[in-house]
Amino acid sequence: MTAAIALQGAVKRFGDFTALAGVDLSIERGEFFGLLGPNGAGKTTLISLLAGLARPSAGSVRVMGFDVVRDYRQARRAIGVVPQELVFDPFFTVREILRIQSGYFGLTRNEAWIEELLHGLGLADKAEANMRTLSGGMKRRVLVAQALVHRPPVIVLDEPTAGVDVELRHGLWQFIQKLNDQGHTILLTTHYLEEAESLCHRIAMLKAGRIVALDTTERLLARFHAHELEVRLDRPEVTLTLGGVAGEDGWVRIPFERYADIELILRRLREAGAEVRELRVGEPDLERVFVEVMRSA
Ligand SMILES: Nc1ncnc2c1ncn2[C@@H]1O[C@H](COP(=O)(O)OP(=O)(O)OP(=O)(O)O)[C@@H](O)[C@H]1O
Repeated sequence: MTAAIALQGAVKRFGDFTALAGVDLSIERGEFFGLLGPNGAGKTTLISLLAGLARPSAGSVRVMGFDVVRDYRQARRAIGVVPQELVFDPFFTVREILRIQSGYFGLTRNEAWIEELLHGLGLADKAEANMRTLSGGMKRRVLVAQALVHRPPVIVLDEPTAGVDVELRHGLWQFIQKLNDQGHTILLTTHYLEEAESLCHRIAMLKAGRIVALDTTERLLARFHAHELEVRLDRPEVTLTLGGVAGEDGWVRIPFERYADIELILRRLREAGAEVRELRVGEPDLERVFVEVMRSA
């Protein structure tokens, strides 16, 4: 089956500057995929290529098999992008915005789906409100509804939860998760790594326009010593020989790969004459993996 998203040698240059330096990436239909990277890594540039807002300088970019340049219209219909920035015409109501957006796609009888979007995103009682009267979080919900108005099989969310409160985030993820369960492919960029960790099955990490890690979330967590044994000792200095890092909080963190290694670490501490005062196991954490990947790439 054709991939939902396929980039081959995708390059994007702005003058002398290379924002994407040859990206190969294939995202299957139905995946919940995370695209991570520090500021300026090229995430938004990659999304702009997918959405047909910018043209690749070299290589190819396809959405549901449609080339974003050659088959622009079909590719555009196959994707819904929730942009990072909140830009609206302030004089329209929420419902008008969604009707106008439907019109762009030639959809004249879209009321039932618009109604479902309004309800699903908690916007029903704001349907007739002017955009300028909505809070930032509410505006963001409208952006999501707008991206979904033509029921695209591929949904791209560019930092959708920046500046959004916990309750709304929760509701938004429930809604997106439901769409994913129904078969929609989701591509998410976020700086909230715990969000990516809990939602995304597979993750790509971008640095300076290149993919520097690409794997299932599970394998990324397992690969980079993501576990840590955290101990408080009477003599913290002894753990340094075990690769421990002393934090300012008095805890020393010792990385390990398998739970069976804990026994070995404790034996070494005992042999070194250090007494364990407190102990806890740090769970695998995507943030640590991210820092490690970015440092070594
Ligand atoms: N139109 C443009 N002209 C020149 N440079 C650009 C343009 N668009 C993006 N860039 C540059 O390309 C690089 C990648 O930007 P991009 O917005 O894709 O990063 P990002 O990974 O989305 O970052 P963030 O996490 O901050 O959103 C940046 O250095 C940016 O300054």
